[in-house]
Amino acid sequence: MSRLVTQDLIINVPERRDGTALNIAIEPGQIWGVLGPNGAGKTTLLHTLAGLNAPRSGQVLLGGQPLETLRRRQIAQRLGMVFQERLDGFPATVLETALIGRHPYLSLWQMEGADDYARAEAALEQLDVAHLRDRLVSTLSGGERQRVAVATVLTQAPSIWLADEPTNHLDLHHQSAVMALMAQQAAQGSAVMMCLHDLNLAARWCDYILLLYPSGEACWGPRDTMLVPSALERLYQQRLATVQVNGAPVFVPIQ
Ligand SMILES: Nc1ncnc2c1ncn2[C@@H]1O[C@H](COP(=O)(O)OP(=O)(O)OP(=O)(O)O)[C@@H](O)[C@H]1O
Repeated sequence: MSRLVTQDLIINVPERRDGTALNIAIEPGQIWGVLGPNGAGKTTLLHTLAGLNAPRSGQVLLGGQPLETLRRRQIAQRLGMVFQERLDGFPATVLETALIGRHPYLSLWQMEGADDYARAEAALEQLDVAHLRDRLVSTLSGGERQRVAVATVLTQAPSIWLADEPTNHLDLHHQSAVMALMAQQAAQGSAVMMCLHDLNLAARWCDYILLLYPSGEACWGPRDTMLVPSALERLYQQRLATVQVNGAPVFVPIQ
């Protein structure tokens, strides 16, 4: 199992001053939530952790090795990313899309084998999209497409999950199912970091929270020390009421 560590990391948000250098360690078994208003740099952070964006300064270590010293394929065998936006490059079915999750493990012209198909089909089943396996992804609804994206990363079986708003487009039942899947992955030893707009999902499912401010300022720590109403009101510039439901805080925006 891998850990993901940042050392004095400054993400490169254009035209923003450096802000807080990030020194965090995302350990196997942990679930991290990244919270912040629109434009705070959450996606930029996840892309930097995945090696898709270069940091402005500092570095990211995957399993103790700087990301820039690893080949893309080595990274993809350990780290999977659920993107916020996806562009359909060429027409592909749901099953073909899930099988892309196996590509980091196949050589250039190697065809997927029975084990690869079994993993993809099990992932589609778990995300409740197996009945759509032969449909073109371009014909799916937003929520169905989101579940296929999560199923593709599940097929990839990474030990580090980076998920950019993984509950985007999902109805309440499937939001819970995807968060339960993240918890299951963490319980099996993966490390999970996800950007969330829903404070209540963060309060219910995340162990650690990173608050990212539009200024580049950031703070992080165990959930209960971070999800403090005054800090969240400053983060979102929004008044909040807090109630307790089933032992977890529920935050409601108020006028
Ligand atoms: N290529 C680019 N050129 C200029 N500005 C960019 C570019 N990419 C991102 N930005 C800016 O960087 C800032 C951070 O963007 P980012 O997508 O990381 O924010 P976010 O916190 O994920 O926002 P959201 O909650 O809206 O998804 C935004 O102000 C965005 O406009």
